[in-house]
Amino acid sequence: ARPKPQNPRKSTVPNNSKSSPNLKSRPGSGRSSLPPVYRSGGGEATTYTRLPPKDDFSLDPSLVLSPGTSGEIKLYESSVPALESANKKPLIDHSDGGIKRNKKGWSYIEDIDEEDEEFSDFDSEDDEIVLDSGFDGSEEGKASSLEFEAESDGELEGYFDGDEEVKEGEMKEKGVPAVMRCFDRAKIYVKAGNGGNGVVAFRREKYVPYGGPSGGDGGRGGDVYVVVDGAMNSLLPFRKTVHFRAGRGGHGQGRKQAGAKGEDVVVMVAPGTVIRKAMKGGVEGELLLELVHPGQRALLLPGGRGGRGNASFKSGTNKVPKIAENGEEGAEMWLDLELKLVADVGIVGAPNAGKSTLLSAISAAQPTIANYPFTTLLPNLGVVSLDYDATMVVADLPGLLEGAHRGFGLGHEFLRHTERCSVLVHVVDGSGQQPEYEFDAVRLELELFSPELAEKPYIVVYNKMDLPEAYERWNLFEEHLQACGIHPFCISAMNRQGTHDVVHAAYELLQKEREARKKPEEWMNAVNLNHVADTIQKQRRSSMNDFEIFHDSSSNAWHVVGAGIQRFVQMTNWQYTESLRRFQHALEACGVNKSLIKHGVKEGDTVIVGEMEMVWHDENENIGSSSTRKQTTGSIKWPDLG
Ligand SMILES: Nc1nc2c(ncn2[C@@H]2O[C@H](COP(=O)(O)OP(=O)(O)OP(=O)(O)O)[C@@H](O)[C@H]2O)c(=O)[nH]1
Ligand SMILES: [Mg+2]
Repeated sequence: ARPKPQNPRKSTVPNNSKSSPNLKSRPGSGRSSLPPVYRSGGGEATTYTRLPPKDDFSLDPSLVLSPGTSGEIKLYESSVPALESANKKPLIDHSDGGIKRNKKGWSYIEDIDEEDEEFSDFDSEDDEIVLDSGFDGSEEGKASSLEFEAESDGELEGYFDGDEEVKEGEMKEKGVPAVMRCFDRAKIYVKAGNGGNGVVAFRREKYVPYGGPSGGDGGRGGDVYVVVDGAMNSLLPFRKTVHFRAGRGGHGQGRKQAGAKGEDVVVMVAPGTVIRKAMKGGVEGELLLELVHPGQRALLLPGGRGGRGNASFKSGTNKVPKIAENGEEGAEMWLDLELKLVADVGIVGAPNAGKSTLLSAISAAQPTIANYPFTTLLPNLGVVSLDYDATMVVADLPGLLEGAHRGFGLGHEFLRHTERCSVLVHVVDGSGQQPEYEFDAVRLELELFSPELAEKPYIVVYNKMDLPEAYERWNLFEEHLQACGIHPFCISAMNRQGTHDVVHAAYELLQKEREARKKPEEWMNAVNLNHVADTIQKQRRSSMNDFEIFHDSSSNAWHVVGAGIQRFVQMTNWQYTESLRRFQHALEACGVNKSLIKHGVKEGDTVIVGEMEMVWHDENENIGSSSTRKQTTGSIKWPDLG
């Protein structure tokens, strides 16, 4: 039972009696140090190696399995050009839609290339700080205060670059300023800490000749939390910081000392943030969390369990176990964050209608007011108090143009924010050429964007009554609306005339809505915020007997897929020969071998479990084996240590 030099793709040792897959290597493919070749005491052919992450090898199975190429995928080689180009991205000043981009940071936008990101996860760690309380003493303490890596070329997905196909005849949409694109959307990567490894150690003490096994367990990896920070009102901070990694658990040590728990990482989000799994292939990811109330705290990803040290493997039959486990890998995920305002009342209307002026008249908010369209890019919030305990949050939203539902003007950007408002205040510019036409056009936009929005109760406010042209057209406008059963208000937001009535009318509508909605809100509070982590934990505890077998006839590869068994592979530390025996036993016991035979596996076929690739060897009839082969049907489950 000792390491041998690597001997790729050859199982030189004649197989013993067991019908079992034997392991072959795929040199150069490992992202961590490759376990060398081992030979078990029983003489089973044994060359181990780890595969690159599934995504990588599934890209090109021919590379992996065709004999001519010797199945090499050198991750570091393939990723070099990608990384280089990523690093060489020019960080120059140039403007985009009026917003200056600068070197320092957050207004620099590039499309994220997820592939690059993932490569850089393990290939270029230079510019990142990862919490790691692992073995490496030099790292300890250093990183403790720096939780997140500073993303030097903070990239973000250009969600609304306006480069969608524009049909002929249609006006090409102008790019939306970067600030708008990113204040309410973000794409981030979260990873829980890996568990620390268990170790093999034996007690050594004077006068204790046979000190027992004393290798301690690894510590748990750090968790990833999401916390609602009431002081945040945008997702802009995520332009700088995209990766959030919790610390890895400390490795176990001698004298049964367990490793320390990895440091947690906390992702702060603004109230009203909706978290989804990242979009894939244009399809919106699964909704994970809606975080509304400041102070809400959700455990998103639980850290990996620490691997057991050899002290934990001691049993009646094996008093000197030379085996320890790797720590379990922490879960990882790409997430799409979206901020939806939690305003009660949204002020909508065409650009330059006086929405911001109205907000500043009725609340203490001081939004920018200017005589040109699209002054407001980000919604402004103001608290309007009518009375001691009667308040409402009012949002002044960016202007709405005809065609907004197709992305004209600030388009969808704006409309999304209205989704959470209970009541809308529709401001019409009385000084415009045809106020009633403007009113109809904006209403139509709302309806086209979402019928749900159009159904929200609203009041209509005719603004700029202090101007003669507006004053003149008021009667016509009022008649036009009354014909549709709407009773508009007329105000001069600038002079604060008539705004009082508007506030009261809006509040009344809001009260009605609040009453009607009471129940759903209670329901929201009852939602288990930790359900994502719970699901992950549940998967982790899934039985090893739950697996499926897929056959890829082109490469003659058998994929054994199952959370339990894959986790087993991941946590197996192939450094120790006993690990191999344990693994073979596990395959036998949980029925993988049997089921492979049933499906017709043949000599020389490839069997893939998790990151492990093996070669199947048929039972050698000459060696009497039937007696030694157990027909186990029992289930192997992970002990519930987590
Ligand atoms: N005379 C007069 N001017 C007004 C009134 N309300 C707003 N304005 C002017 O109209 C212009 C636009 O006002 P804003 O409040 O910035 O309009 P807005 O609807 O927020 O515009 P965007 O944010 O660009 O969509 C400014 O020059 C205001 O001074 C009013 O009641 N009377
Ligand atoms: Mg404005």
